[in-house]
Amino acid sequence: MNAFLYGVIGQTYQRNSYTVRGSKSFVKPLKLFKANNITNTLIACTNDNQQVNPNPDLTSLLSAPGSLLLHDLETIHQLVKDMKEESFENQKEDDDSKIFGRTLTEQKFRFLQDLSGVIWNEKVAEALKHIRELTLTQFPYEEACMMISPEQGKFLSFLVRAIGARRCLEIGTFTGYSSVCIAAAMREDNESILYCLEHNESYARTAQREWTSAGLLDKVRLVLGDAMTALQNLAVEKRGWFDFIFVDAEKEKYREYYEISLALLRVGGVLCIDDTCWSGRVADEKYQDSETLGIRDLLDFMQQDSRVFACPIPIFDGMVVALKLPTTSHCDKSQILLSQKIIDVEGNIAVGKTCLVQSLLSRLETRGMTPCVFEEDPNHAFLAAFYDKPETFGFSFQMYMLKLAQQVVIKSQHYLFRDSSNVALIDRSVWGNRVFAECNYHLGNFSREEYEIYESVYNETQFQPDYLIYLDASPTVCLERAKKRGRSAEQGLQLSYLEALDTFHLQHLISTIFEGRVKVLVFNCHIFCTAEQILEKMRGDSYDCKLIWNDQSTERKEYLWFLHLPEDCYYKMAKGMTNEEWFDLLYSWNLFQTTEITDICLPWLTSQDQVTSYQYQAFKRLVCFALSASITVQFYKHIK
Ligand SMILES: C[S@@+](CC[C@H](N)C(=O)[O-])C[C@H]1O[C@@H](n2cnc3c(N)ncnc32)[C@H](O)[C@@H]1O
Repeated sequence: MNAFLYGVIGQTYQRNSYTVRGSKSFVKPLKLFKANNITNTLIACTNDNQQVNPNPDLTSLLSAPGSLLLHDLETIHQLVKDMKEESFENQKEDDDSKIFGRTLTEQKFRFLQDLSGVIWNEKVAEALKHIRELTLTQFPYEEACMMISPEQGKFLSFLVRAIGARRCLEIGTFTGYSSVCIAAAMREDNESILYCLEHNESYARTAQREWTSAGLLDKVRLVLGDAMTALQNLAVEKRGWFDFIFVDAEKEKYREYYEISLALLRVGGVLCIDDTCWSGRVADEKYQDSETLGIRDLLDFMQQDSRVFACPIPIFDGMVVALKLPTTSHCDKSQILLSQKIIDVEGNIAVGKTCLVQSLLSRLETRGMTPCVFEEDPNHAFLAAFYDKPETFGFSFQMYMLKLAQQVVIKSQHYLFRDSSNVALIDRSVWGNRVFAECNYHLGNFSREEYEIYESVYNETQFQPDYLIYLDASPTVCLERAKKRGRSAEQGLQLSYLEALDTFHLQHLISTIFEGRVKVLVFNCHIFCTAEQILEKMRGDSYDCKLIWNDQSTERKEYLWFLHLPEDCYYKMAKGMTNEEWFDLLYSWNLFQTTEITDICLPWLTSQDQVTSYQYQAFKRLVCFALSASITVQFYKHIK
C-alpha cells in the first residue's frame, strides 16, 4: 500500500467523512489519535488521489500552502502503536469541540510542554491549561476556535525567546492564550513589555485574570479599543521599536495591519501572522469572501515585498513569519537598529575618541563579541580647505560630512543584521556631525537658508544608538592633544573654534540626556579613561545616564554639575510645576555652586510616563538656559 498521510499539525479541517473514507491503513491511526485527544487531524490519500478524495475541499486543502507531508504510513503506525484505544467507540465522531485544542498528556507528545520549566514555569503552564479549558467550555465553538493551538503557542514562545524579544505587540488577544505564550518567553528584564490590543472588554478581562495568575500582569499592557486606532497611536512614538509582533485580528484588515506592523518593527524583528491557510480557502479561488480575500491579498503582496524575508509555517491553520530586513536607506523612519548593539563615541576634536574606540574594539573581542568600527573618512584635501576657509566651504563641507555619516548609518545597520554577536562602534555619528554643523552656522559659516537645508536633510536620518559615550575635556586640553597628534589638516585649529564646539556638544548632550532614549555615559577625559572603565560602567548599568569622573580635577565639573539633582526633584517633577517655579527651585537648591559630583543617575528617564512632555521640555529648556547663562556667556560674546 503506497499511502501517505498528510496533515496540518493540530488542524481541524477534518470532516471525518473524508478521512475514514479512504484506505483502511489510516483509519486506525486516525481513531487512535482521536481516542488520545490528539489535536492533529490527519488527511490521507493514496498515491493516486482520486480514490480517496471525491471531495473538492480536500483537494484544495492538500494543495494549500499549509499542507504538509508529515510521515509515511509506517512512521505513523509506529507513532501510535502504544496508544490506548479506550473510550474511542463512545466518542461522537464529528464533535470537533471534543478534539479541538485538548491539552496533550500522552507521553509521546510531551514535547508540547516546556519540560525544563524555564520558559513556561509552573504558573504559566497552569494558566495556559486553564485558558484552554475555560475557553473551550465557556465560549461557543465559533468563538473558542479563535484561540491558537497549543503547538502554535509553543512556537510563539520559541520565536520570542530565540530572538531575545522584549518589546512585543499582539493584535487580537481574545482570552489570552497567545499573549501568555509571548509574555512568558520575553527577556527577563524590567523593560520587557507586551502590548495587547483587544476591543472586546469581556475577552480582555478574561485575559487579564489569566495574566495575573500566570504572574505576568506587570509585563503586559492592555490597550482596550480598536486595534487600528491603537496602532496609529503607537506609530507616533514607537516606530521601529518592537522586536516581535503577532497579528491575529480581523482578516479583512490584514494588509493594513501588516503595513503598520512593519513600521513598528525594528530591523531584525519578527512579524508573525496567524490563520494564513484559513482552512485551505486562501488557495482556492472559489472563495471570494472578504476574510479570505484579506489574507490572500496579503500573502500575494508579501511574495513581492523585499522589506521582509517571509516563511510560511503549516501549523494549525497556518502562520507566516517574516523577518524585517535592513534597507539601503538612512531615512526610513522605521529603521531603528537592533538593540544593545550600537555604541556611539562622541566628543570634541582630539579629545581621544579614536584611541578609546580602538581599545574598546579589542576589549569587546576578548568578550566574544565581534565589534567593527565605523567612521567617516573625509577627503583630507577638502578637510584642509574647510579649515582654511570655513566661511567658503562651511556649508558644502558639512553637507558632505552628513552624507558620509548617513552612509555609516546604513553600513552599520547591515553589519548588525548579519550576526547577533556583531557590535557597531561608531567614531562620531550623525549626532556629532549635527553639532559641528550647528556650531558652524552660529559662527557665521552658513546662511540661515543653508542651515535649514542641512536640518531638513539631517532630520531624514533615523539613528538610535544604545549607548552614547561622551568624552569630555576642556578645549585647552583638546588643543594640546591636537597639536601632539600633528595631523596636517589640524595645524591651524583655533582654541576659539574648539570652545564653540565644546558648548554645542554640551548643549546637545543635555538634550539627548533629557530625551531619555539613549543611555549616556559622560567621561571626564582630562586624564584618558580606559576602555575597561567604560565597559565596567556599561556592565553594571542600571541607570540611564551616568556622569563619570575618573580623576579628581574640578576644572570641568562646573560645566556638568547641573546633572546632579536632589532626590525630591524627581518627586516635584511629577507634580506639575510652572517654569518660574522650576527656576526658583533650581536656585533654591543652590545648584549653580555645586561642585561635588560622583556617579549620578536620572531615574525618571526610565519612567517618562510620570512626567508630562511639557514639564520635560520646560525642564530641558531651563537646564540649557542655566548652562548658557553661567558658562557660555563668554562664548556667545565671542561669536557675536
Ligand atoms: C483570532 S482572535 C485572537 C486569538 C488570540 N490571539 C488567541 O490566541 O487566543 C481575534 C481577536 O481580535 C479581536 N479583534 C477583532 N477586531 C478587532 C479590532 N478592530 N480591534 C481590536 N481587537 C479586535 C477580537 O475581539 C478577538 O478577540
